[in-house]
Amino acid sequence: MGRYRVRVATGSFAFSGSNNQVRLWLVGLRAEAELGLRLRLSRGQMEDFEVDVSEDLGPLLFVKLRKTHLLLKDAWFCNHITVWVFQESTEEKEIMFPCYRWVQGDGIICLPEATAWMMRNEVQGLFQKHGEEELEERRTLYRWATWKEGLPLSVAAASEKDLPLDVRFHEGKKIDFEGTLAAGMMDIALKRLYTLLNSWKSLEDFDQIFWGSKSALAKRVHQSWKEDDFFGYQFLNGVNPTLLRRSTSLPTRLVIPPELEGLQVQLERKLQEGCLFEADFSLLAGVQANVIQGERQHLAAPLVMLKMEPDGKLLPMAIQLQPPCSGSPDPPLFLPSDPSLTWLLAKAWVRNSDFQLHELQAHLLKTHLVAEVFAVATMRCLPGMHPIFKLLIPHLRYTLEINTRARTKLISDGGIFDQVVNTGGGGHLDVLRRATACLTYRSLCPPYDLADRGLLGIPSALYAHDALRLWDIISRYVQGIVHLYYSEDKVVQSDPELQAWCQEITEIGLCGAQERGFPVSFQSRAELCHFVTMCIFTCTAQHSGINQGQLDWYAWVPNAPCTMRKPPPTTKDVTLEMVMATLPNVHQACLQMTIAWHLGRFQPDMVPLGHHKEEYFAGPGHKAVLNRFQEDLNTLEREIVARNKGLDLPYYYLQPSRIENSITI
Ligand SMILES: CCCCCC(=O)/C=C/C=C\C/C=C\C/C=C\CCCC(=O)O
Ligand SMILES: [Fe+2]
Repeated sequence: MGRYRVRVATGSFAFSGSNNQVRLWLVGLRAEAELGLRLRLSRGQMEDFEVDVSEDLGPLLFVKLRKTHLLLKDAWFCNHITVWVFQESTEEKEIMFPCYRWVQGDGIICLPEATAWMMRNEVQGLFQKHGEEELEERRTLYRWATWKEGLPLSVAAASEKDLPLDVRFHEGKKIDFEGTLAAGMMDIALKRLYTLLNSWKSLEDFDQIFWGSKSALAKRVHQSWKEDDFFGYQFLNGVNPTLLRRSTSLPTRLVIPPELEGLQVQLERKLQEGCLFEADFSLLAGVQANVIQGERQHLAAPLVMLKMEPDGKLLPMAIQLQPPCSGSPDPPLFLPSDPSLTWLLAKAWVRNSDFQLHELQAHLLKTHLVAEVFAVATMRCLPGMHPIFKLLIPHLRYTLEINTRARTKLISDGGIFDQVVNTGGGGHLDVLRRATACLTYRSLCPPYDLADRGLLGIPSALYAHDALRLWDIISRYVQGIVHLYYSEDKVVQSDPELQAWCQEITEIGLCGAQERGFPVSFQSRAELCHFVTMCIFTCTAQHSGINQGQLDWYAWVPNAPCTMRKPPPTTKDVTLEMVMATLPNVHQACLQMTIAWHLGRFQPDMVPLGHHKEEYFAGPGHKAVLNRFQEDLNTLEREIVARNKGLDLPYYYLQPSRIENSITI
C-alpha cells in the first residue's frame, strides 16, 4: 500500500561501522512492517533503499531497529534514519528519525519521528509511553553519586569505563588524550635529566624547562611577568577574570598601619573616583596546606588593592598576604615601592592563590561540575524527543568522561593535586566545598555577575565585553528555539518533564541550591530561556574563557606557581634564595607545564560553538534559528579579530571559532 525510500546514515568516526546485521521496521499509526533490507553499515556512509509495503501503515511514528550478530558483537553508531513517503502526486514527504547513539546489544531500539514532541498528546499516547520507557531506562544508566560530601553530585562511575558508551570519548579523542599525556611525561623526564646537570638558583633557571610547544602569549608572559600592569591585566583578561570587583568601600580586612597614612589617602581617593578595585582570596583562609614527599607546603589568602588608570591599565597598589588574626601582629602590606624581590615575591603569592581559585572554583566547580549536573539531569529527566534535550545535548558531549577522569587522576587521592599543588592533600576539597557553599545562580550569568562586580562599561575589560556579547547571542538562539515549542507561559508551566529537570538540577544535583537563587520551577518562557542560556553559556563560552588561558598563563611557572614551598614573607627582607626555595621545584614546575599544556591546547576534534553536525530538530523554523545563531557568532568573530589587531595583547578566548561546543577537556 505504500512506497518508501529509506536512508540509513552511519557515524563517521573510528569504529562507527559494524559487521553485524540490522533489521528495520517502519511503525505507523495503523500497522508496522519489517523492511527486510540487507544493510552495509559502513563508517561515514549513507545507504539508500526503496521498499514497497503491502499494508497501510498510516502516518509514520517510529523506526524500530534491532542489531543481530552471529559470532562477534560489533557496536554500530547510527546517525539517523530518514524516510521519504511517496505520495500520490510526485511530491515526497521527508520524515527524520534522529539517533546519534550507539546500537550495542540485540535489544530493540525505537526512534521516534523528529517532530514527535509536538504530537505527544495525540497518536494514542504512543510517544508519551515511549518517552516514559526511555526515561525509565536512562535513570538506571545515569545515576547520581556523592563523590565527596558538600560538592555537587556527580554521575555514578568509578572510572570512565563504567560510563555508558554514548557519553564516552570516541576512539580518536581517547587516543589523542592519552597519547599527549604520555608524550608530556616523556618531556618531563627529559627536562628533569637536563636540569640535574645544571644549577637551579635563579629565576632565569626556569628557562631550562621553558622549551617544547608553547603559545606566543606564553612567550610574552615569560618576557613581561614581572611588570605591574601585566600583573593587573590578568585580573581583567587573564586565565581567571572571575574574581576582581570594583570596591564600594575599603575592605574591613585591610589594616593600614599609621606610617602608611599616605596609602590610606590614595586608596580613599581612588575609591571616591570609582577606580579602586580589589581581588580578595579570603576563601583560602585557614585551608590546610599539602605535604609533598614529607615537605609541608604553604598557602596564603591574599587581598590585592588595585587602581584603574585613565588608559584602562589596572595597577596593584598594595598586597596583604594573610587576613589579620587576633593575637598576632597585623600582617604587613607589600607595596610597589618595596625592594623589587620583595614585591615580586608578594605578587608570586597572589598568583599562586589565583591558581587555586581559578582551577578549583572558576574552572572545576563553576564549569565542569556544574555542567555535569546539567548532563546527568538531562539524561534522567528529558526524553530524546524533548526540545530542551535536543537543544542541550550537543553542549554536553564528553563532559561526563572528562570529569570522571578528573576525579580519578587530578583531584583523587594521590592525583595531580596531591602530587604538586599546595592545596592538594585534602585542602583542595575544602576549597571546592567552600566554593560550592557560596555558588550563586547570579554568578553564572554574566549580565548579573559583571554588574554585581562593578565591571560593566570598562573598555579594557575584554572578557567582560565579549562574555556579554556571547550571552546575548546565545540568549537569542535559545529564545528562538524555545518560542518554536512554547507558545505561551502556560505551556512551560504545564510541562512536567521540564519542571522535573529544573528541580532535579537545583535540589538534587546542586544539593539544595534554591537557597542561592537557582530556580526549582519555571513559571514563564523568560525564566526558561534565562536558565537554558546559562546552561549553554557555562558549557561553552565560560569554559573556553577559563580553560584556554592555562596554555598561555601557566607555562611560565613563576607567573602562576602551582605550589609554594616556604611560608609567605612576614617582613620585607627577601632574598633570591628565599624566592627560589619558595617557588615550585623542577619536578613540580615540569608537571604544571605538562598538564597546563595538555588541558589548554587546541583539541584536534574540537567542534566550534553552534557548529555541531547532529540534526535533532526537523523543519525550517529550527534551521532559520540556527543559521541566525551562526551569523551572529560570525559577526562577533569579525569584531573580535578587528579589535585584537589594534591591541598590544589580543584577547581571543571568547572568539567564537575558538569556543568549544561543550566541555571536553
Ligand atoms: C598542576 C597543574 C594543572 C592543574 C589543572 C587543573 O587544576 C584543572 C582543573 C579543572 C578541570 C579539570 C578537567 C579535566 C582534567 C582531567 C584529567 C586530567 C588528568 C590527566 C590524567 O592524568 O589523566
Ligand atoms: Fe576544562
